[in-house]
Amino acid sequence: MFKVLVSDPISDLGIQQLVDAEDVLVDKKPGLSEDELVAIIGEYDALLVRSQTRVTPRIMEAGANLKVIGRAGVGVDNIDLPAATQRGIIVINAPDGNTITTCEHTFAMIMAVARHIPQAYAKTINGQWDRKSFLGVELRNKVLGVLGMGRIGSEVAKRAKAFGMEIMGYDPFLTEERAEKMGVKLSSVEDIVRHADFMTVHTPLTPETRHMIGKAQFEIMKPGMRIVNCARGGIIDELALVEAVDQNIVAGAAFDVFEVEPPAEDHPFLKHPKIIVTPHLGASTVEAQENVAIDVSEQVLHILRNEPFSNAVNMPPVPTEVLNKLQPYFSLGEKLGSFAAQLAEGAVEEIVVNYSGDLAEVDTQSLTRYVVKGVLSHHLGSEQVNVVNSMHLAKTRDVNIIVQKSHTSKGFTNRISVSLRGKNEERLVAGTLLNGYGARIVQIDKFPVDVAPEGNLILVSHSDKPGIIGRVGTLLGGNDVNIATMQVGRKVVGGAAVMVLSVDKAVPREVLQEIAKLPDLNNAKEIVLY
Ligand SMILES: NC(=O)C1=CN([C@@H]2O[C@H](COP(=O)(O)OP(=O)(O)OC[C@H]3O[C@@H](n4cnc5c(N)ncnc54)[C@H](O)[C@@H]3O)[C@@H](O)[C@H]2O)C=CC1
Ligand SMILES: O=C(O)CCC(=O)C(=O)O
Repeated sequence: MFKVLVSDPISDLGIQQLVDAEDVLVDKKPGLSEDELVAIIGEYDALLVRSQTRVTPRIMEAGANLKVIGRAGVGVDNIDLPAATQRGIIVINAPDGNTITTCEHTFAMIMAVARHIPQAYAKTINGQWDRKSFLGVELRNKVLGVLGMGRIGSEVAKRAKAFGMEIMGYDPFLTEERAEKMGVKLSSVEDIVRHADFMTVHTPLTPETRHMIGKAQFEIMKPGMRIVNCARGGIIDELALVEAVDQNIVAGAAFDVFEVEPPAEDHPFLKHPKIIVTPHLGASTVEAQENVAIDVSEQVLHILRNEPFSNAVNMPPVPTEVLNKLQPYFSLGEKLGSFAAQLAEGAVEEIVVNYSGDLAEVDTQSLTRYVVKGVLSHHLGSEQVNVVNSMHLAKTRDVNIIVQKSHTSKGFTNRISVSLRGKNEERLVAGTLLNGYGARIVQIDKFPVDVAPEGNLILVSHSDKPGIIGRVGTLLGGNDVNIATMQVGRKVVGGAAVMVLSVDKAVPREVLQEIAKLPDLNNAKEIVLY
């Protein structure tokens, strides 16, 4: 008999199939503290949570029988994924069940902020018949900027069209063809900030999306913008937003999520007359809660019964014989994917992975999953993408994956190259495992290099002229950035070249911008590899 613990309020109807299963016993105990969970988790095979329970390494350590943690929802930021992976506990989520509900909440927020509904309601029930203070705006003919055109963002765009809005969309995986099909104008973040009347964010919170709308964006923002965040707190810089509202750059904002939840009593949003809030209600409908509970219960049953399952967000076990051959390459493959994703500027349409030398003889399917994981994680967030779902996620985003094998490996015993093709560019990174030296990056675009793929790297494209290395070094030194190693790659003397510097800490954006402005330099980019 399998024992399942449900530790958050999860729809009864949604978990009915678990309750009805003859080989499963379900205990519902919402609201337990970490200590209480640690005390009882040892007897359970599965744990079902929503977003309240924080599933910590302590809980997993105590969960000696725990095989699966099911999250009835999308974001798994309340579950310690590395700890689960380390313990071989499968974590699954329900990515589709609350899409429409969250999209509809976003629309409720857009309408509420356009027409001041919460503020007007508060005054009216206080006995004030105030018809002057709440002049709103129509949605018709307004421009809506959607940052993050995944499941929820795409549904928001669809509905906005019905309101007669024009839609500008940005997503690293949004190609011109897909945008055109959806009737969305493919735009950059800057275009949206400068031209939209309303803006809504639907990305995960990743190092890249954290504060993607901050002081710099508010400075160039179209005055009168209205902003909605029903995704994750922290995508929009909260303090910079308050400043922008007070300076009349932003006419109103609606937030369902906060950088810290619940927000502190003195959080500046809470008493601000132009900012409306809800307590993370995006997914809170009867239908969504049923859907996510049904989806997650179904997969938990499959996992407990050792049947094929879907929606795993962490690492599955890899068969030993495959593991032995390929394990040394997994980390290199993922880093090459991540490096290439950080190099590419536009939407990625195709990932071409070429295995050569020793690797041409091996079944590299599981390795390709790591490469694709590396590419996608950069944009989708490492907590959402894993080797189980990376190929599927690529497919749902129309990213084509081509695997090639060749026996010639440019002098290396093994070589992996990853090319990312988009509409107007192709970027390539290649690497190898050198016996006794570990992983190395051996080619960036057309340039041969020899770089360890780890930590903070700066990639500088420049002309091969005297003095450049010195100028870059002086600038970094002046900004207290220590250079650990440096490599220059060029094809011909005096031609185009790349310089790869590994540095001891993250480089501030302003410093990269200063480097890019140096004479004979074309571009400077930070690449971070963990
Ligand atoms: N308020 C709530 O209760 C709920 C919040 N959410 C949150 O909403 C967000 C979106 O969820 P889904 O649409 O289901 O996820 P999704 O994974 O389908 O879409 C996210 C999209 O963001 C894009 N993205 C990543 N980095 C980006 C960047 N720098 N700029 C622009 N786009 C970027 C990705 O390419 C992807 O297409 C997630 O953070 C999720 O946790 C989801 C459900 C309920
Ligand atoms: O369970 C909830 O209400 C939170 C939903 C959410 O934020 C998600 O699914 O990412």
